[in-house]
Amino acid sequence: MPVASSQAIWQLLSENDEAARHLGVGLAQHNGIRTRALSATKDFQQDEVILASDSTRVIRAADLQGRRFEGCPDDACRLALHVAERAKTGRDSFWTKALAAYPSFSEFEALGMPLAASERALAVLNQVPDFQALATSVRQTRGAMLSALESYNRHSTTQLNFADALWGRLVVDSGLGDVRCGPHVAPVLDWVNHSTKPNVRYECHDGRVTLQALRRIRTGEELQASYNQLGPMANFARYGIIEDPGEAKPLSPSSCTRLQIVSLDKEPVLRAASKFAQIHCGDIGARQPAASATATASTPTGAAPPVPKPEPAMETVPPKMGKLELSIQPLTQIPGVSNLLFGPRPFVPLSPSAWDWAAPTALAQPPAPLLALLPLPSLAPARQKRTTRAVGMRRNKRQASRIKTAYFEMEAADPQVPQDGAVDELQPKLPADPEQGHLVTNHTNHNSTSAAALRRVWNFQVHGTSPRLQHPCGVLDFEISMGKLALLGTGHDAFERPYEEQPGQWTLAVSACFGQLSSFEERTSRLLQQKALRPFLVPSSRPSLSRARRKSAPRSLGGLARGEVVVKPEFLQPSEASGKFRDGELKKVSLLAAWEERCAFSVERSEEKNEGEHCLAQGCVAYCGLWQMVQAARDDDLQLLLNVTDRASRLVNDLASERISAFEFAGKVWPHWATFQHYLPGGKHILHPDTDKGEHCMSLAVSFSTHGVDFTGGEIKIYECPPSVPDCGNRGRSRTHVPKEGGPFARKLLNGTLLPLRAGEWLWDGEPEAAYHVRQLLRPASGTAMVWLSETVHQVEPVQGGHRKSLFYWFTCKEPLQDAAFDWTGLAQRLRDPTAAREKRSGARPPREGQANCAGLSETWRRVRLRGLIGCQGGEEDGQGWPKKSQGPAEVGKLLRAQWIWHGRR
Ligand SMILES: C[S@@+](CC[C@H](N)C(=O)[O-])C[C@H]1O[C@@H](n2cnc3c(N)ncnc32)[C@H](O)[C@@H]1O
Ligand SMILES: O=C(O)CCC(=O)C(=O)O
Ligand SMILES: [Fe+2]
Repeated sequence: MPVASSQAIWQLLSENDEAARHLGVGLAQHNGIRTRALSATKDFQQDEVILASDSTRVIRAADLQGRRFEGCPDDACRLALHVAERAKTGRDSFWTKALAAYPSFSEFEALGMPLAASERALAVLNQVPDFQALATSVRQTRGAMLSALESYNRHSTTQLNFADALWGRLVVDSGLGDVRCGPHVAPVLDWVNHSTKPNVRYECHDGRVTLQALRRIRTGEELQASYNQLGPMANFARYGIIEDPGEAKPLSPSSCTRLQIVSLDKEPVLRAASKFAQIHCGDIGARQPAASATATASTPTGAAPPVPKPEPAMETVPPKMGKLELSIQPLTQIPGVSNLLFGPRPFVPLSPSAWDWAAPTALAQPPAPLLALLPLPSLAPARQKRTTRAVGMRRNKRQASRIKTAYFEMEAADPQVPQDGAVDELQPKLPADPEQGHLVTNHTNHNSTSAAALRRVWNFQVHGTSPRLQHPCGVLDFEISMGKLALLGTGHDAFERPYEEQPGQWTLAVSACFGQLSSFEERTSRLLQQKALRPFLVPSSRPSLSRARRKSAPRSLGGLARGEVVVKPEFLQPSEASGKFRDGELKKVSLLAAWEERCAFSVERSEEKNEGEHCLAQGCVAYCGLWQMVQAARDDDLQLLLNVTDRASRLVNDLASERISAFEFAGKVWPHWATFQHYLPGGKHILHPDTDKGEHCMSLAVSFSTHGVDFTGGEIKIYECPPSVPDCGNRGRSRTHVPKEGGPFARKLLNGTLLPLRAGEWLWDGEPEAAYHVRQLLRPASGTAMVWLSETVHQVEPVQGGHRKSLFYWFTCKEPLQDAAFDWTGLAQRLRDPTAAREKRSGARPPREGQANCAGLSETWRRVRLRGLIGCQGGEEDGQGWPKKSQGPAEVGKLLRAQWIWHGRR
């Protein structure tokens, strides 16, 4: 616990605050959890004010404004990002010290805070009925923080990573701002522990918070407040607190049994959940878990207790194929379905009587064209063999670590109708060799007498399937993604929940429990025949797997496929590669390479991009984002950036095709973001795809330096997916790492080989780098462009010597995500504006913009003319013709600083 840093803050406080002198800080035990606590260092009378908030020492959500917070759905998220931002950039001694006094991320983790739990722990909790909601809510919060962070990083010069943002959220959620009154963060007031028998209470008047004694408190007593009345489960979920059950409903027996097993787990949140069960399970929970009971009983005096065999934490089990059971029945009603949902998010509930799939109104105006839809065979009698396409399985982000189904193929075979009696035969059999991860069935021999509407039997191939949800039916649920069409429904809450996903992510789902396949098929076919949907149905051009096999080579679709790279050697004209841009932009970027001082906001210090202590300390890769490039650019730099962007857009659009499988491809991609990256020795980029942000579909790198001439090392490795993750690199997949301590760890490959893992090693989709095969090694050369699908897993090898420079573009599949920075209207204006050009040449400063002039400026134009922006706000000069830093919002100050340097060094 950060008691030492708490004491520092304490000192700071008590220098200014009389009341703080009467409080002490130390450690207390609550139900086995050791945590920091506040105590009284004098006696307090009932109702006496113990501490009052000082407005300068409170961060209120209401005060947080700015585009960078716009991705946040709520105040807690805004506060979290702001707290993380302050912790990273703060020079202010009070807040720097105060934030350092909150627990660090690993301390939160050690306290068993669910929000800090590992993915593995969440997966375990997700299997415990009473803790499923907790696991879902943690994933939801993290998901929300992740997307808010993405937006934050686009609009802020301070760049935060996910750990920063999550830490901020932990500070906010474990604090009590919203419990006291409106959402805020307040050091010290945030540090009172919880008790169902409190001795203090918070009072909140006019935004000022006081801590008051509920009764007489004696010197040395711990101060304890009652956080809220939400009950033990809610308090555990939010604070990791184990509260006495009181009136609370006991946990279900199945939760209790499952939680006993994890009592020895090294994951604090699992231990805490197990402890929670001990208190909340009555008889079942009161029994000591078998393992620990043995450990205690059999320990001879003086001998070391037997060390429980640690779970092979990182060993993942191949999908539970043994449980796969897919029931296909002839036309019947869908039993047990009480609520069928269909449509874009938010789903439009239809009553069972509306099952004729009348297109709900919500679908009349879909947000984007429907894409790559599965052309199911029609219900008309089909004599000839027809093949449907392979269907890409969309992964649900929150379910990322669980859904493994990748593709399956449906093939219409002989027009036979399965009979009731044939149901068993229709159950796909597991492959003899699970290594292949295939499930193959072939049923063509059913006599058809009735149910004439169904005229085909499908062959299925399921690659690497695992249950999507633990369903009450106990059988496999699986889902078929059909572009943007969704047929969902069980009426079962647990099943529906995962579909509250990304906008536009519609999923068609079926399970033996609710949507028997034939019925599902019929409904789908009928649906697809609706005229209203026709305009949105784009026949898939994915190659059928079986056709591909028959013809021994897949039909060429044009465009890039995952793992392929197109290299264009003379993408830049010689003058661009070595001329102005080099003198202009490159020189500036080189100047930025004097890291700390000059481009402090753009230097990456993560392990992701830096090798070794030295690089981690100073940052060996500078990322100069699009805005920075634009702001610092001279007219000719801008012209060049504009030309290159335009050329890059045309090239990637020529190469884009439906073979993009990470996101839906609507026939066009748009530039979403670009950075100029400068790698010094030790700079690298770990194995990754580029599908993590902004629905990236295509990636393009333009080199401004040559391997073997300007730098050594720094090759780009292009990978193939490992057999266990055939759609690696698709969105929704997760990156984790092997624990830094413990082990040894190993990953069992599908063929049974044990692959040793390094402590701390990154895993993508649960697989270490060694499970990925290198398909190509690219050596960048100046002027060359390289294009690949963003879902292609790649890596930049550590640079050994020299300077590696590349301009990198990410293209998105979604037009609304095109970054405003690529609206070049303002730039084009500036480039055409001879007055500005003259002023530049004569060294005169651009004129200050008046309010009226500013109103008409495009966002890009505003940013380019930063002085104009500040001028618009009527700022004062600092004596050298530049606006005073204190005037603009903080980020403007930072931009200004960056611009100062860039201009100043010319
Ligand atoms: C508002 S903070 C209290 C100050 C906290 N002890 C600290 O060091 O920052 C809430 C956090 O304190 C811990 N905590 C508070 N009351 C607790 C209790 N009764 N039992 C266990 N942990 C408690 C939990 O980790 C919780 O998330
Ligand atoms: O610098 C490069 O060539 C590749 C960079 C990259 O892959 C990335 O930033 O995503
Ligand atoms: Fe990349």
